[in-house]
Amino acid sequence: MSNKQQVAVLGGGSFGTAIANIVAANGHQTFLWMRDQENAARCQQSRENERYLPGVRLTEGLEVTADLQRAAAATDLVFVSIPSHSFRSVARQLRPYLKSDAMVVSTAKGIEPEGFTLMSDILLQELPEHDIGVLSGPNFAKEIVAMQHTGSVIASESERVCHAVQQILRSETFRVYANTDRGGVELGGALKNIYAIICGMAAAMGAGKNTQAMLLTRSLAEMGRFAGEMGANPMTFLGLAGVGDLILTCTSDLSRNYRVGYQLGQGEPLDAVVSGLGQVAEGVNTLHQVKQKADELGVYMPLVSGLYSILFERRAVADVVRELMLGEQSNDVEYRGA
Ligand SMILES: NC(=O)C1=CN([C@@H]2O[C@H](COP(=O)(O)OP(=O)(O)OC[C@H]3O[C@@H](n4cnc5c(N)ncnc54)[C@H](OP(=O)(O)O)[C@@H]3O)[C@@H](O)[C@H]2O)C=CC1
Ligand SMILES: O=C(CO)COP(=O)(O)O
Repeated sequence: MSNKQQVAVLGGGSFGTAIANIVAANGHQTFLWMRDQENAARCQQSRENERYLPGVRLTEGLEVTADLQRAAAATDLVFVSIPSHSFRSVARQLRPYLKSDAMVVSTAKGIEPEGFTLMSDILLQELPEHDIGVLSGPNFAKEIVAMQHTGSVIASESERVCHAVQQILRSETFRVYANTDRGGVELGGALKNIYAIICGMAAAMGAGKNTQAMLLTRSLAEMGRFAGEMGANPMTFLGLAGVGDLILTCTSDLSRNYRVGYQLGQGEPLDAVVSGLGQVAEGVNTLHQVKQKADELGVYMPLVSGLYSILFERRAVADVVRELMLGEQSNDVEYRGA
């Protein structure tokens, strides 16, 4: 692989813009594709993505375009930063333009409802001849562009993908670790959004640090249990894409999912909270999908069930909390390693 690559980032939201800015700052020829021609022209001209990352200057050399063919045609690596609800349709649009050895990496943290499909599995289905991967970790877009020191994970069975992503993104403020457990890394990123809603809700209701610590720890246990049933390596949850992203998202109001929970905890109705956000919060849909899958597989997920019953079955928070606290006594650590 030569030093300088051609890279496309699909999705002009906050995360796509942040990733494109890093890649361009590393001197790679970089395209940021967004669907709306007018927005693309405005961003390209003003050198700012005013709607999603206001006040952040786009790196010189980064080309913003609404022309997918132009963005993708000669590209070595494509990052797909499209929310899960539209991920497949964009992957499908991309297919005719990719050169045969192009690699494709998802950065989305959600699950497609049909068949409980992970984004990287959508890539395998839609782009079967390409090497694929997943980028995930404790990575607020706003902090990345503010040059906060950040760690992330590239997960792929392909060494070529891991190596390329590590080389293309590495900088003094952005460090990428590799993992072969693609499913585990991807589930970590999707599942933590559910627990961020719970933690935001608890914070709004005055929860103290004891409660926060218990919630975080039991969330991690629940995530690992579910992911283990899905074939992931529970040890992945001790890494950046597991406990790392869980801590980040569950403790900060920079998280949209945490903010959704916080507003719910203040008594606002779910529909109003979600429509007022103006950005994607994947956790609400993920909750539906994980609850259904956990029921199907018989996985014990009391926090997921509790949140689901509050949001969709109109159960009172106090009743759910009481039930969780007085439930059958159980053990602290259930996973004891290989
Ligand atoms: N923001 C963050 O800090 C992080 C986000 N992520 C994940 O990255 C993914 C993207 O999130 P993020 O960038 O924050 O989302 P945003 O809500 O900031 O932006 C979503 C972007 O996707 C575009 N989009 C939506 N549907 C389509 C479509 N059908 N075709 C083309 N473009 C479309 C929107 O375009 P338009 O404006 O035209 O509607 C918008 O540019 C999510 O899964 C999220 O969980 C991961 C790590 C960190
Ligand atoms: O995934 C994220 C940080 O790692 C962003 O979280 P939100 O989608 O909740 O804002």
